[in-house]
Amino acid sequence: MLAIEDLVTDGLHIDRFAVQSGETWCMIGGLGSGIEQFAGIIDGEKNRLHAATLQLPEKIGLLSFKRQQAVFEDELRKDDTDHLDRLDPGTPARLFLTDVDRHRELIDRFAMTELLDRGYRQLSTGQVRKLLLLHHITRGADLLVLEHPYDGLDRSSCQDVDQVLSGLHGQGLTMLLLVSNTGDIPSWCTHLAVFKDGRLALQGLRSDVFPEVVELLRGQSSLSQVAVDDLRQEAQVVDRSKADIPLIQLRNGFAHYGEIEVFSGLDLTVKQGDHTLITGPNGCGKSTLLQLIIGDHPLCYRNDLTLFGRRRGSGESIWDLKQQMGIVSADLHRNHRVSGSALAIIVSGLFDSIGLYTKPSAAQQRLGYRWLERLGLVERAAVPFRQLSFGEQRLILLGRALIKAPPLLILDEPTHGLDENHRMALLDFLERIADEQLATIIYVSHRPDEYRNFFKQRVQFH
Ligand SMILES: Nc1ncnc2c1ncn2[C@@H]1O[C@H](COP(=O)(O)OP(=O)(O)OP(=O)(O)O)[C@@H](O)[C@H]1O
Repeated sequence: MLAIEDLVTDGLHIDRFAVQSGETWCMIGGLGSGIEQFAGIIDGEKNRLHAATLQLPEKIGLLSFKRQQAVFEDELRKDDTDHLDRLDPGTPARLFLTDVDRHRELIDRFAMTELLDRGYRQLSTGQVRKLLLLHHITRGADLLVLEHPYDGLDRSSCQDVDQVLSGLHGQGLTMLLLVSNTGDIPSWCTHLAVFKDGRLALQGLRSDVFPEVVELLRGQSSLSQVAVDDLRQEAQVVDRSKADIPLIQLRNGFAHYGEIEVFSGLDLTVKQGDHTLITGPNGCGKSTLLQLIIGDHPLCYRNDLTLFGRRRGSGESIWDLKQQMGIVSADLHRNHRVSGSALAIIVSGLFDSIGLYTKPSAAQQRLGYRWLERLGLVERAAVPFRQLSFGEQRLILLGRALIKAPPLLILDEPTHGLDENHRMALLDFLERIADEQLATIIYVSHRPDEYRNFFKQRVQFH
């Protein structure tokens, strides 16, 4: 089915790896382990690749971040908004699927039936992930390769996906799951493999190798070493006299898309230090709420919304507001289609631009380097952002949000695509920011192990 021997490429070396028909492999690896290069090989990237044997099956269904970004960019190219009297919603979801009638039950199971006539751009992050997964399953493949299949999905969707994949395994479908969190290893996988330091460090039958897997994946992330003393010096001076003025006050908040209501009657007050966790199922309106707050949603002016003591729509400049917010979201990530280097993207956070269009001062460059150091990515400083792996890009965007040490951090599923070590290091780091009162944090996540005690309030959507 799949055979690799003596493979050498940038950042990955595999002596021997083979998958037999009907096997299901869960392959685990963190940032810089080589797992993303492996996904690239499956995707047909042959750059500077040498292999004694490289046999891949004809029909591969590959769900990867890179492919997902390619779909998004394809949708942008097809955007016809300029010629319509409304926003172009994008390709209807049903056109991504093969033989909808035959797969009704499956589509229903993924709670996607009612979304089939929505355009691609009208879907939430989790809904897009489910659609692309359905795309590959309904199309049929000899080998299904799924990169981080559970990322971005709510708990019940994770269970549904897990049961569906387990069922496909029962029917004899060969699968490779590429994950970076040990908690994402499904119970039904027959085989496990671990990538570490650019090599396939361990592989074998699940029952034989499982205990070694956890041990092998234990690691350190440089993010955890960031000195809070450093940050304290960099943090924007918080005006204590304004401590009682809420950073965010939304009264009777609402959002809708045309006739479709997302939420209404939502009250939210966030004062300094009110670190807020936002949770709820896919498509319930978490990102929409954050878009209202950061000014990326057209209804932000029609809502009774006050930010940093100023009512939205009262002549305030969005740039003054953005200067006080550090933002990471899927939307920001996919819209980073710019040519700048990793360093330039970090530094662009000081200017709130997507890409860097102003020559930074020497001090700003130095600060950018410091953030690269803190993220453990200093060697990647000159690499174009788009050539970094998805997880590295995420870390760079975190650096971009943090570089100006803003009073308000808005993080919408910031750990999407990160491995366990980096996820936990980021949460430790945020916890210290919270303890030291360096910023107020608003955080969206589907992962219960990220619901730390420093969150003072929780907005739970249903
Ligand atoms: N431009 C749009 N037009 C129409 N509907 C939209 C649009 N954008 C989002 N929606 C719908 O609004 C709802 C809320 O979307 P939102 O992205 O806020 O959900 P979410 O809670 O962040 O989901 P996820 O957990 O999947 O990220 C979803 O049902 C989505 O399909």
